[in-house]
Amino acid sequence: MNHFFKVKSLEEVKSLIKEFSPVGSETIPVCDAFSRILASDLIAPKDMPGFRRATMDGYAVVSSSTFGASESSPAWFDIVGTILMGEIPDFDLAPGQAAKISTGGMLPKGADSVVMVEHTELVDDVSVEIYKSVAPLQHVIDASEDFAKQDTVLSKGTLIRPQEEGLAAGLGFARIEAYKIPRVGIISTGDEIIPIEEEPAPGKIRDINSYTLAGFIKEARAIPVRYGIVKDDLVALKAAIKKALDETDMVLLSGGSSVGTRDFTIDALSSLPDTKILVHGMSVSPGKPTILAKAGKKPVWGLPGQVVSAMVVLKIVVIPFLNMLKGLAQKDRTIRIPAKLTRNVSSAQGRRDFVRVLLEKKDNQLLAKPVLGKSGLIRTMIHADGLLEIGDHVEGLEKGTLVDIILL
Ligand SMILES: Nc1nc2c(c(=O)[nH]1)N[C@H]1C(S)=C(S)[C@@H](COP(=O)(O)OP(=O)(O)OC[C@H]3O[C@@H](n4cnc5c(N)ncnc54)[C@H](O)[C@@H]3O)O[C@H]1N2
Ligand code: MOO
Repeated sequence: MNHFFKVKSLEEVKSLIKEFSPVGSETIPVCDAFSRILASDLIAPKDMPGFRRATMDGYAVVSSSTFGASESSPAWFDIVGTILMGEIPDFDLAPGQAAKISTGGMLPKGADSVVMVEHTELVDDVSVEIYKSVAPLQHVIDASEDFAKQDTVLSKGTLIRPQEEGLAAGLGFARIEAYKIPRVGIISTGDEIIPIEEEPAPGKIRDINSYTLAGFIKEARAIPVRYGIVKDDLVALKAAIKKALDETDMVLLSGGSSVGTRDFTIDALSSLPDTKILVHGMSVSPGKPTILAKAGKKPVWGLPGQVVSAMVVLKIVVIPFLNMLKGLAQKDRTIRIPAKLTRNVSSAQGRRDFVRVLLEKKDNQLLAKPVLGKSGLIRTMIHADGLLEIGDHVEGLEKGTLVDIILL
């Protein structure tokens, strides 16, 4: 049965993210936390660093005793001790007294700043001259300056970069709660598609989409699971989708998403139990014949077969859904950089266009050169560094326009 497209805008499709929920969570060692998503808030159990700490080598002092000190009129201080690294000083400091301290050392009680050794001159073993005044807390990190006890230092949904991993480690969290890494099933469809190991007979082509889609899924730090190639056969397609749904958190099909007599994706999905078609057609080019279904609680995508269209739809629409499944609070992490368009580009009203562009630097200016060619030509993606998004109500863009490019 053929169903004609009832196109939805890109925003309407993206708004369907709310139909789905993140995968479950698990406890993992903090050393494996890089690139994972935090599944519960991280609360500081103590102040960080927890003590007043020198950031320069020199002398711990009471800052008010240094006021007015200068090259011509140095202030005189009594040296009352040396602070050992990692030890609590066993003396307090009064105005007019100084203690030798190294970077990272703990200031004694009473001291509120450190004078750099370069701004001092040792008079003898017990006295030092100071040539520069210091302000309160100068050259020190205070006890709760990084984070205070009970602060929410990282919120649920945060992407753990090296700095977040370091913070969790610094606070003593040996294990953290992270969302599981979603598994994404990938199925290529079409009687003309053959495995890459085979020599294509006339009319056949090797499977490209399984590889490009898996690459983008890996780039998004999820796990691709390839289910190979399925012929244009309703029964075989249904079986493959069911298996992928049992074993993964989201399924991607490519090919057969249009309205031709051999396009079975919509029929296969419609006949699955507990499955609702949410999208069949999107006002995006390339990528119009996109399908989104909700099978049980899981998203299933029917991506256009054309190699470029499948990649563009994955990058623009599927990745924000994947980010939600991953538990990421910030679903859209698309990086855009400004560049100047090198030629006029036309676009249809009522449709969101994504134009492949090559980026080139000339006279300190980044130029965006449209890469022309059909959506079945993978070379247009090979030569492209980014995508230029043209709004639904824009008829085209003129040469010289400053545009934002989505990096590929
Ligand atoms: N009457 C209409 N026909 C088409 C429309 C339309 O609006 N009305 N839209 C066109 C657009 S746009 C696209 S894109 C394609 C998408 O169609 P399908 O998703 O059904 O994809 P197929 O027909 O199966 O394949 C299209 C093309 O891509 C090749 N392909 C498929 N899978 C792979 C793969 N894994 N690796 C490499 N290449 C693949 C396939 O051989 C075809 O050449 O529909 C238009 N038609
Ligand atoms: O819009 Mo179709 O998705 O290539 O060319």
